[in-house]
Amino acid sequence: MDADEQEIFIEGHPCVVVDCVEMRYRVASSAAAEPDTGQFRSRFLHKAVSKPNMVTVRALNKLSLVVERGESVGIIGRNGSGKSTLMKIISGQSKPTRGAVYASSTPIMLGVNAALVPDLSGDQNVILGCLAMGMSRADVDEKFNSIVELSGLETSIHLPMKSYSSGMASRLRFAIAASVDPEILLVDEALNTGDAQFGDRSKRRMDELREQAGCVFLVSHSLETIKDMCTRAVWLDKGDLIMDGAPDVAIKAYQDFTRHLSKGNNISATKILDDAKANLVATEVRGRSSRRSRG
Ligand SMILES: Nc1ncnc2c1ncn2[C@@H]1O[C@H](COP(=O)(O)OP(=O)(O)OP(=O)(O)O)[C@@H](O)[C@H]1O
Repeated sequence: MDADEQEIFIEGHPCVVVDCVEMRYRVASSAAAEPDTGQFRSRFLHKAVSKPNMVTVRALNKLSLVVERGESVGIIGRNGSGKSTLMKIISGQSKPTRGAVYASSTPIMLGVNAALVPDLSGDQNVILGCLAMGMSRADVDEKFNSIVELSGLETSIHLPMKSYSSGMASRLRFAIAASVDPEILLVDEALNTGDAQFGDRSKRRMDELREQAGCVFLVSHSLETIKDMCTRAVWLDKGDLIMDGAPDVAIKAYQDFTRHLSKGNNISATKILDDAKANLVATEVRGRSSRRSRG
């Protein structure tokens, strides 16, 4: 540690600790692997067509966060900045390439957690999904009617799930996931594909869950929603943590950044990004304790 670094030990009751998480995806690219030059043109062309050029997408770069009980964390950033990737890692749906996530209980992602079976009917999937989330059979029986009601599927609940539209399927998943009262709640608004009527109903249930939860992560492109609902905002860009702090401060910086970008002022936009990064108090998790050090 440098002499001018400042260490802040985090006291309290963390719900979620994200420890130096990195996520890389290996994907096939249709771009040629090497430049197409002179006499080797046909050989390279053959190579590009016959063998996929594998590239690495850096979705998250060494990200650490400590989220305390009572916090509601909004995740903001441009498309492709790593927001959904972070949520999937926290919920346990994706395994990070490096690093780890520690949570005081199983985080529940609204809408996608339940692993359902397309050949089974909606009501059979309600039972399956609830049992998979750790409910007892008695709990399932007690909550069954309210889940079916929240899904709004009415008689379609008896049809096989493979016959559902994607909106109907996501309503069922939401209703199942929302039937538990999670301590750690994850909401990715990009997954909210229900119609207006379901939107109202799901928002009401989401509000209830948020009030009861120990901590909440919310991904939204609506900055107003983040301002209204969150006590803390995390700004991601190209997989990097840019800012972590009060929602109004982070949102203002992010809005300034996107305003400059949309006007084509890339240099001033980059300066805003660099300034924000320079002021970041990075979290570092060491051994059994977590601390923030100013680098
Ligand atoms: N399954 C995957 N395979 C390969 N690359 C992926 C995969 N999922 C995400 N990515 C890449 O990881 C990066 C981050 O994606 P992510 O979905 O986390 O962004 P996001 O901030 O949630 O974006 P948006 O606001 O558009 O929903 C992007 O470059 C994306 O292309």
